[in-house]
Order: sequence, then structure tokens, then C-alpha cells
Amino acid sequence: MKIQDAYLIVTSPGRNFVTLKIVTESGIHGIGDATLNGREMAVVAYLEEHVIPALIGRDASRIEDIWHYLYRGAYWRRGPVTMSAISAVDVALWDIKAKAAGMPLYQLLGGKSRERVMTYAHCTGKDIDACLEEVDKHVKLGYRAVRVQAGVPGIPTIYGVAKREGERYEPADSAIPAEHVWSTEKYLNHVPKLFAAVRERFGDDLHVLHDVHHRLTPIEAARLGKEVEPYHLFWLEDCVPAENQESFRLIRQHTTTPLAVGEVFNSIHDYRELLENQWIDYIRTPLSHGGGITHVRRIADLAALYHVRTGFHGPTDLSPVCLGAAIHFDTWVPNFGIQEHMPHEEITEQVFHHDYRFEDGHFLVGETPGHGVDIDEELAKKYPYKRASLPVNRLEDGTLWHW
Ligand SMILES: O=C(O)[C@H](O)[C@@H](O)[C@H](O)[C@H](O)CO
Ligand SMILES: [Mg+2]
Repeated sequence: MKIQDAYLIVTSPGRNFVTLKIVTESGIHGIGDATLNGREMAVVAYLEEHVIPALIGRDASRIEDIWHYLYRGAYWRRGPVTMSAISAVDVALWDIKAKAAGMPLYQLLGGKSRERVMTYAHCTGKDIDACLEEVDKHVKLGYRAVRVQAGVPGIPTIYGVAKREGERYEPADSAIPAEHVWSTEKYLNHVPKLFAAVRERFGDDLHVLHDVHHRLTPIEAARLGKEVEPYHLFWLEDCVPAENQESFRLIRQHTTTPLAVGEVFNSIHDYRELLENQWIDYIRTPLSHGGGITHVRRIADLAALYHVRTGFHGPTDLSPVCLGAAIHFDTWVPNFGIQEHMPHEEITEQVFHHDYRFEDGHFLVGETPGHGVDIDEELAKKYPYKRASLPVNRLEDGTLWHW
């Protein structure tokens, strides 16, 4: 099954997506998501200049060998651009292998470990009351788990909170990075009130999640985790920047609030100390940034040794190709926890058709051979790429901060 052709489709139906298509001599094709939000064209150049020419003529069935060829062969290991490129190739090759076998991808991975995949929704509001209304809407849609983010008095815009009611928040919303202002003090004094309000109105059964987006120091994260223990969060996400894995030792010593990390990680090595020391509870790296199925399943296996479960990243900046493959992975992986779900816009869904379904707060995997997602290339041409940048964050005195 030789690779005959490989090319990229860059399109912006609602937001930018980069898709790699690999075509084999036998006529079977597969696709992988190569989108790296705000840095899309860096992955395009990496694939077009350095990866695609070396793929032509290779045997598409040798997924493992191609993974190591691209990873070890580059010499320059890891990093989001390299790993997004490798991920796209890997997922496209698994799509091809499953199609050639006539099986949905989850069967090739080892079959179903569960009937359905629990997801969490994003609920954001300019203040606590507006956020509670969003929770109410999502509970009525059947969600069992919600991520809550509310505006903080005294902070004009806050990343992760939609600008207008009923809208989704959009991280990459301007050609040049927007500048936000941040105050840790105001945030820390306010945010526990949000969880108290959610529990009071919706009771104990709803799973409640929250994303800190890397903005605290370890001791501040420890304080937050401790203060919100009475509200039994499902997880507190990215409470500190995690380049220094050791930071989690301190947080863990102070709190039993479960911790999720890893949407910006791209390698098993980013997780080693966190897992071996049992400092975290959920791994977040999506298939499109963590080296595809071949590498992320190794991370999930290592995590399983320490009772750590998966909770894959799933915002709109990962394409339906990534989400579709993730739903197969989630259906199979023994140590599944939850799947993030931020619904794509209708025009995105027109360009990327898929056979996964959402029902009653869960995803149901499809039975089409492969990962069940394909792209309408003609329609994709109607939505040209538009440069879009993620924001930056400054403290009130102007110091550049984590966002
Ligand atoms: O938990 C999440 O869903 C995330 O934090 C996203 O909102 C990211 O910030 C975004 O994917 C960056 O591109
Ligand atoms: Mg996050």
C-alpha cells in the first residue's frame, strides 16, 4: 500500500484548519488534523517542505516505522510544530489502515471499552448569574459535566469567557494578538463563589470543571485547590504553567482537588515526573498535538499505571478530524475519563462531515471504516485562510503574564 500523494488543505470555515490528506496507490485515502491554533502556517511549511516529499513511495501500512522515521529522523525532537506535523501523518495513516481493514478505528485499537463517551460543555458568562444560565441550558441539553468560567469584577476581558451572551469565546480573534489584563488577586477572591453558586443551584451530581489557563503560581494554585474542596470539582485544569513539573509537588501536598494538565504538552516526556509522582489526575494532550494515536496511547498506558485518566482537549480549534479520531480512542482506551466538547460551527461541520453523534451529554462513535471524518475539498476552497492570533495577557502594571 504505497503512498502515492499527500497534500494539505488549508481552510477557514468559521476558523482556520489545516488538514493533511494522504492518498495510497490502492485508492484508499486518510486524513489527519494538522491545526496548531495561531501558528497554522508553521506546520504547513514543516509538512510541505520537510515531511511530504519524504512520505511519497513509503508503505502506508508501516505506521510505527514512519512515526520513528519522522521523530528520530528529524534530529530536532519534540515541540508543537514538529509534533503536530507527525500527528497529522499518524492519524491519516491509522485512518487508511482501518479503512483497508474495513473496520471502524476503535476496532483496530482493541474494540469498545464503553458504549458512549462522556463529554463536558463550556459554560461561560460575564458574571456568575449569566454563567449559571448557561449551565442551566447545557444541563437541559443533557450534559452531565460542565466547565464553568465567569467574568471577574474589575477585570475587563477574561480569556475563556465569551464577549457577548450566548456566543462562544474565540481564542484567536484578531490578526495581531489582543492584549488582556489580569489580576490574580481579584480572580482568587472571586472564583470560589462561582463554584458555590453552581453547587447551590444544581446540586451535587453535576460534574463541574474549571480551567485556570496557567495563570497562577504553585502556592496560589494550592490555595485555590484547597478553598474549592467543598465543591468537589471534577478537575482544576492548568492551574500553573507546567514546564516545571516539580511545581505540582507543592500543589498536591495541599489539596485533594483533582488536577488536569497537558493541552500544551506534546510528548510522553512532558508527563514523566507528573505521572511517576502521582501529582496529576487527568492527561489532556490531544491526538493532533501529541504525536497521533501511536504516541498518545503510550502516554495513556503510562498514565494508567498511576490511576490517571484521559480528558482530551477538544476546543473548536481542533478540527472535527481530531475530534472524530479522539472519539474512537475514547471508546477504546481503558483509562478514559472525559472528553472536552466545544461544538463546531455549522459551516465547519459542512466542510468536515463525520459519523460521530452527540446524544444526551455523550458522543457515540460511528461504524464507518476509518475514523469516520472526511473533508469536502471543493467547499473548503470557499473559505480562505485568515491570519488569527491568540491573545497575550498583562498584569495591571503592564508585566507580561501567562494567559
Ligand atoms: O481548555 C481549553 O479548551 C483550552 O484552554 C482552549 O481554550 C485553548 O486555550 C485553546 O485551544 C488554545 O488554542
Ligand atoms: Mg484549557
